[in-house]
Amino acid sequence: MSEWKFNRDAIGAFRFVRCGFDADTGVAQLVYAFDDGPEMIETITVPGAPFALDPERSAAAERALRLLHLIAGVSYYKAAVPSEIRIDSYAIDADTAALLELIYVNGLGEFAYRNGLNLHGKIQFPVAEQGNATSPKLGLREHALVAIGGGKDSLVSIEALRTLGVEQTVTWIGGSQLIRACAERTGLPTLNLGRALAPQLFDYNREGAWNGHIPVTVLNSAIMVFAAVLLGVDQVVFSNERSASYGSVIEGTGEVNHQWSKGWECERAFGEYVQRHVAADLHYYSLLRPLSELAVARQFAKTDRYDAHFSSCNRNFHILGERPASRWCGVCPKCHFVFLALAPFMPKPRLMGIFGRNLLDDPAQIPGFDALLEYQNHKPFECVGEGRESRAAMAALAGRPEWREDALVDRFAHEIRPQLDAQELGIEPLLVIDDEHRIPAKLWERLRAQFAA
Ligand SMILES: CC(=O)N[C@H]1[C@@H](OP(=O)(O)OP(=O)(O)OC[C@H]2O[C@@H](n3ccc(=O)[nH]c3=O)[C@H](O)[C@@H]2O)O[C@H](CO)[C@@H](O)[C@@H]1O[C@H](C)C(=O)N[C@@H](C)C(=O)N[C@@H](CCC(=O)O)C(=O)O
Ligand SMILES: Nc1ncnc2c1ncn2[C@@H]1O[C@H](COP(=O)(O)OP(=O)(O)OP(=O)(O)O)[C@@H](O)[C@H]1O
Repeated sequence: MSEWKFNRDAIGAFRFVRCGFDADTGVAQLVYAFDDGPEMIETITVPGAPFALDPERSAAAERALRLLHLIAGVSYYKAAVPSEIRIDSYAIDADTAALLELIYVNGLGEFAYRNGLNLHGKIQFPVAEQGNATSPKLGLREHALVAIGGGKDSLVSIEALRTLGVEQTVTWIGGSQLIRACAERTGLPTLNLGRALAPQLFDYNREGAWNGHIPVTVLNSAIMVFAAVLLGVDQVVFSNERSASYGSVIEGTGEVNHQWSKGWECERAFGEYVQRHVAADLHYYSLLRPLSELAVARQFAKTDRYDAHFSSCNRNFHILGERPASRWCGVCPKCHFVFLALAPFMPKPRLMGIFGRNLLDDPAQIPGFDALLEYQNHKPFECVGEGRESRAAMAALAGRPEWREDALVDRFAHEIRPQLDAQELGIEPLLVIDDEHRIPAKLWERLRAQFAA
């Protein structure tokens, strides 16, 4: 075993070795290996131990843990993408295998595209059990664990749930101080779940592993579903908007969606699976699914409570390495998009106060904004709105005296807008509330009224 060296091209199998949870400490271990190489152990820590679980809840916790083990394996599997997948210590049914294949193939879509790999038909989870999934109701109490990511979206959900009077715990994974500050600013109960990746992954990355984006949102979702079972609560709420279901259209390749695991296909498949296989009364849903990015921005602009605390800039969220000097780096696609999406809905001085500068009056940012507009480029691989949303926001600003002379708005008005269909540049049609979502019926009518106001 000490002889084993990582060599992505020589690896034959990825193994789900075992998973376990210690109810006395609240620590779960997710164990993986390549061939007979060293174990890679990821740990998840749920505060509140010791957990005293009745036999039914304990069995549901084990099912949730296995689901988490299977989904979190994507970080390690991707390092070598071997042709065989083995599950050493438990069996899965065809329903489970289908969910995992959906998540691995689509969630690694950007990874595969950037590395020139084709994963279709290559990822097969071994089915070794007859499926008869009908999980029981656990009698979970009415309470929402709401995921917070430090950006505008989750804050919109948290405020909406507060207005609806839904009891909630603001929950995040990992050690981000920025997320903690936003969570504390809500004034609501908070829960910070620990996650430590297996250290070997970083060594393997240096030694030539395949690397790239993974479906992090469904992985965070699986962590929170596991925590919800342990804590006995009936809702796990995310804040994934409608726009996340649309990817970047690449010439010669088709659609590649960076944020596939924030999209509707993933939410529906994962949410239905959790009710069938983990607990019938555990509801996983996104509160913002009916809204476009622009509609979310419009909701966010209604309160300035978080202006000095939030950031959507992903450069804040690295596990290793550098973070930006200020909360908004100002040069990445997320900074560009959030600036543009908020601009039609808030006074200019407020927006400039949040970002500390005017990104739309800086000619150096032209290529970045062109990509958002899908002008001479494709939409960036990032969590940004659809091209038509960026074009509509820019068109709205071109009609506002306080914005129209800024370099990028002026360029849009004179160079890009004349090439576009004027009928497709209105903001209003993009603010329409959709009916495709998994929001519980008892919340939906009041929520719809809130979003419409
Ligand atoms: C912060 C970030 O954008 N990270 C992406 C970046 O990773 P990088 O190497 O620059 O640094 P670290 O994040 O510190 O990660 C170190 C390595 O660890 C591996 N890894 C990390 C987390 C994980 O869950 N699994 C992993 O395997 C990976 O090998 C890293 O190299 O580039 C990576 C490669 O493209 C991305 O995988 C990193 O993305 C993170 C997983 C991440 O958390 N990204 C979110 C900020 C993000 O993109 N969120 C989207 C959600 C989209 C979705 O659900 O698919 C969003 O903003 O909505
Ligand atoms: N570290 C984390 N822990 C728990 N949930 C997270 C974490 N990071 C992101 N999320 C959740 O994942 C989903 C997608 O994240 P995303 O970054 O789009 O949302 P956000 O941070 O609320 O807003 P923005 O789009 O402005 O960055 C959201 O529901 C968010 O709460």
